[in-house]
Amino acid sequence: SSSDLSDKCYFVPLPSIPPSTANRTVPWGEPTIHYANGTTCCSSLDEIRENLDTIDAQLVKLLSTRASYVREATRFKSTLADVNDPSRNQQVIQGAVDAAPSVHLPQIVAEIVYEGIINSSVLFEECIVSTTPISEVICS
Ligand SMILES: C=C(O[C@@H]1C=C(C(=O)O)C=C[C@H]1O)C(=O)O
Repeated sequence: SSSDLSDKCYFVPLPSIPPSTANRTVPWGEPTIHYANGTTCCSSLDEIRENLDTIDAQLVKLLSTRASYVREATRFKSTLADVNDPSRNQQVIQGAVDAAPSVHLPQIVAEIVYEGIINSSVLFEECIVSTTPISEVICS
């Protein structure tokens, strides 16, 4: 049912959309982004992608700052086995999932993005803690 799909996509009710026929007339529905100045977005896929590019540039900067602290964490780990902390990983992922509804972030996005952030961070730390010469190159 559509409520099952809503659960999967968002974990909260979504506005109703046209039936998933193969040929919806586009753009269907009304713009869903409302700016404070009373205007709305978006009226083209290009306009949407410009906004996504701006946000992605911000995310990359934030990920870089996060990675610098992840690198720092290795200074407090003496062996490769100390790097991965599954209970802390779960705490971080659950924290993101729990915070998601309050900022209207779909919980499935929070969960999967955070799994990716944690998995890549653990690999990055393992790369740093490994003492092979190549790690000098590929962890930087
Ligand atoms: C950064 C750490 O190392 C790993 C990476 C984590 C992260 O990216 O948040 C969390 C736990 C560890 O698996 C840490 O121990 O806090």
